[in-house]
Amino acid sequence: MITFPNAKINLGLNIIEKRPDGYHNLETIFYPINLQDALEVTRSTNSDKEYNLHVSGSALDGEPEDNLVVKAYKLLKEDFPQMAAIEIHMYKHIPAGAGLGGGSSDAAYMIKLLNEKFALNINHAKMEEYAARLGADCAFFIQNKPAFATGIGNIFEPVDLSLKGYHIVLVKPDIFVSTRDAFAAIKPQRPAVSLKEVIKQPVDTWKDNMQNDFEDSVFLKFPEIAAIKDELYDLGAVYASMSGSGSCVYGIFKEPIENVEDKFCQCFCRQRELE
Ligand SMILES: C[C@@](CO)(OP(=O)(O)O)[C@H](O)COP(=O)(O)OP(=O)(O)OC[C@H]1O[C@@H](n2ccc(N)nc2=O)[C@H](O)[C@@H]1O
Ligand SMILES: Nc1ncnc2c1ncn2[C@@H]1O[C@H](COP(=O)(O)OP(=O)(O)O)[C@@H](O)[C@H]1O
Repeated sequence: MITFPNAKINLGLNIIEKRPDGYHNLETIFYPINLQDALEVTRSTNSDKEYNLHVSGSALDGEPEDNLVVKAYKLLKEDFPQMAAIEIHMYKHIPAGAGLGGGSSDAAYMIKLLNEKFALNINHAKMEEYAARLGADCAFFIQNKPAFATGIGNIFEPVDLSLKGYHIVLVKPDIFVSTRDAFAAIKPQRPAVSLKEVIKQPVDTWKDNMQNDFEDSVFLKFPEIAAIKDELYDLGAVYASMSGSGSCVYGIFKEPIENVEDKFCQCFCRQRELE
């Protein structure tokens, strides 16, 4: 059985307050985009091991045990020991550490895939509970629909928003931004206008009303990331922003951009029509 975990972007990201546990409450809109990994699970013919992980595509750091798909399998195995030994084949296309939620999506799709393959009969709410135990934003990918997220990015409310027909350009330079450091550099503040209101307005008004609070400090440290955002606006983006804590920057366009991958040839760059 094969499935295709997709990425997300953040439309606006407001860091609201620091919590006593050190984490931050935030507000953002998560929007799914059609940039995908591939994830296949087959039954193992040799069941000496509970699982084997085979990763191809872009390289991932860490041991198989660190991979979120393995963590998802182990989590479900605690409650569903009847699951047989498996081979996991993963093709990584979504860049890691980009703010595109690739690892979180793999984890959520693994839960959905195992549920179906082994007929575990887990409902959506329960799958969201499992996903949330693997990472704050993982549960978003169970429903995978545009959502207003609050809390630490783990409480979701569906929003009526479609960017169908727009084109998105994603550019990720080879720069690592530490999420922890990015949070530490921010002075939390509640925005004057809620993102829920901003996204009801036309996309070409977003530029003046919606921002990612990580940008100021990340752009100061890495001017190359700021330059990518400027370039996307120069190419005619109606809205451009860094996603999550970076380092991927996206631009939303009314028309496709010709040869855009050549323009950003030093970076991971992909263009998609939004659905
Ligand atoms: C800010 C978002 C928004 O989408 O960024 P991206 O991951 O998409 O870039 C996410 O919520 C990020 O979640 P995630 O990437 O899972 O962060 P974690 O690994 O859980 O946390 C890394 C570190 O960031 C800080 N942290 C994280 C989330 C949060 N709401 N408040 C925090 O202060 C903590 O110091 C934590 O130790
Ligand atoms: N299947 C996976 N895909 C990508 N990253 C993974 C995966 N499993 C674990 N990770 C770890 O999660 C982190 C990146 O998470 P990811 O969700 O891709 O990025 P981001 O938090 O920037 O959106 C990396 O530290 C990576 O080592």
